[in-house]
Amino acid sequence: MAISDLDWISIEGLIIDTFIGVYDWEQQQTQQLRIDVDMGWDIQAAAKTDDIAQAVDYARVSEAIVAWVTQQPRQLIETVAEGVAQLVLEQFSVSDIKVKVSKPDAVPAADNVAVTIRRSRFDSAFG
Ligand SMILES: Nc1nc2c(c(=O)[nH]1)N=C([C@H](O)[C@@H](O)CO)CN2
Repeated sequence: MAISDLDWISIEGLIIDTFIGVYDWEQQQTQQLRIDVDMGWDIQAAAKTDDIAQAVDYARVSEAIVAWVTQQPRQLIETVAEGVAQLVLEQFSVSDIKVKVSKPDAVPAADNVAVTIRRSRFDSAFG
């Protein structure tokens, strides 16, 4: 299916406090990350059956992301974005994913800093 034909399930503004950053002080105190995820998934079977088993359960995905992000300190928001993408592709069988990881308090003069990636299970090791 072409990416433009996909349906999308989104998790927007998932706030996670975790140890993140390249400086020593950032490994001593947690900071806030905001994660936005768009998952490519054909929703027609779920809509037709009204059955959560046919859907991507956004509550379970959110729990898995929080658990993975808080499981150990990391330095770069790039590492978080790639890890979240691979986790969701591997555990939830979605075909495509877009992940944005924001660190809103990182640069005081900026509203936000973020990385955004798009990955497909067809070009990942888990395909
Ligand atoms: N491309 C990136 N640049 C920077 C990162 C990052 O994760 N990716 N992180 C930092 C520091 O941890 C910064 O957030 C401290 O304010 C600097 N640059």
